[in-house]
Amino acid sequence: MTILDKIVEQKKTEVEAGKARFSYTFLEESEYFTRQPHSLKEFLLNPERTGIIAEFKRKSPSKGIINDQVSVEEVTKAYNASGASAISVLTDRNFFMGRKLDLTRARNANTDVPLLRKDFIIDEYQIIEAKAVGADIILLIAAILTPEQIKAFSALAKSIGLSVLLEVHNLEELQRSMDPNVEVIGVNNRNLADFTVSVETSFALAEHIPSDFLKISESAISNTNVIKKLRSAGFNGFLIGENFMRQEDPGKAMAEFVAELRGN
Ligand SMILES: O=C(O)c1ccccc1NCC(=O)[C@H](O)[C@H](O)COP(=O)(O)O
Repeated sequence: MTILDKIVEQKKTEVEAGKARFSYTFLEESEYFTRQPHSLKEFLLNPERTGIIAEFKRKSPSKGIINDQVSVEEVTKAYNASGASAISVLTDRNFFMGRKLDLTRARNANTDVPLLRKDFIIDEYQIIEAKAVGADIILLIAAILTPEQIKAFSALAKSIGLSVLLEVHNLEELQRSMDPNVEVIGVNNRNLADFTVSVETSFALAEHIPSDFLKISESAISNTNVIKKLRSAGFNGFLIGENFMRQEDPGKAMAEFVAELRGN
């Protein structure tokens, strides 16, 4: 059983517990449910932003504790001030030490930037929940979903105004998952089954992603030269977690990274 299998098993239990505790009606009555979500595509194409999707991640299965000493409000505000095109907040508790409340706290601290609910979505309930806690974007991971689920989940997300980041790791996942309700495709450089990382995964898949999708490169991005090369290969966005979160002050780490990227 891979770590991804274990995460999915845990999610099934978590989703059933969530449904028993909070009904769809309860979620739809959340104060965040009526807000108009920000569009990931618009923010990625805004030249005043950096293309960076900066991630708030305390812990991961591959690295253990990364940083559990920082405040979600302070870090996400600093990411936003440095020009993040979106902010990713892990909401998985068991494997990443995240909480749905982290996303809501990030939302209250930042009204003017899209927030990605970074979790393992296997059920429509989690999409409604994402909007109810203040998210603008959901992640759909092709490795754990059928093409039918991707179609249904992306249609539901679109119907309630949420953007979808569809994540793939290889050509087979890409070819079976592309859907017209998806505007942005992320190539994860981390193999979620065995944790190996290689940015070459992004370069290899870039040419296979049709030009009507925006492209994001995800994971293991730790220097500005890689971003420049990824931009040349057609990538519009770059999801960065550990490189910032590993530092005592992740917001300052992003500010320094962006200054270098902009050539200051
Ligand atoms: O990060 C992990 O160990 C991991 C394990 C199993 C499933 C997902 C996992 N990570 C999710 C991500 O892909 C990253 O959090 C994200 O792309 C940022 O990556 P990084 O910049 O390398 O922290």
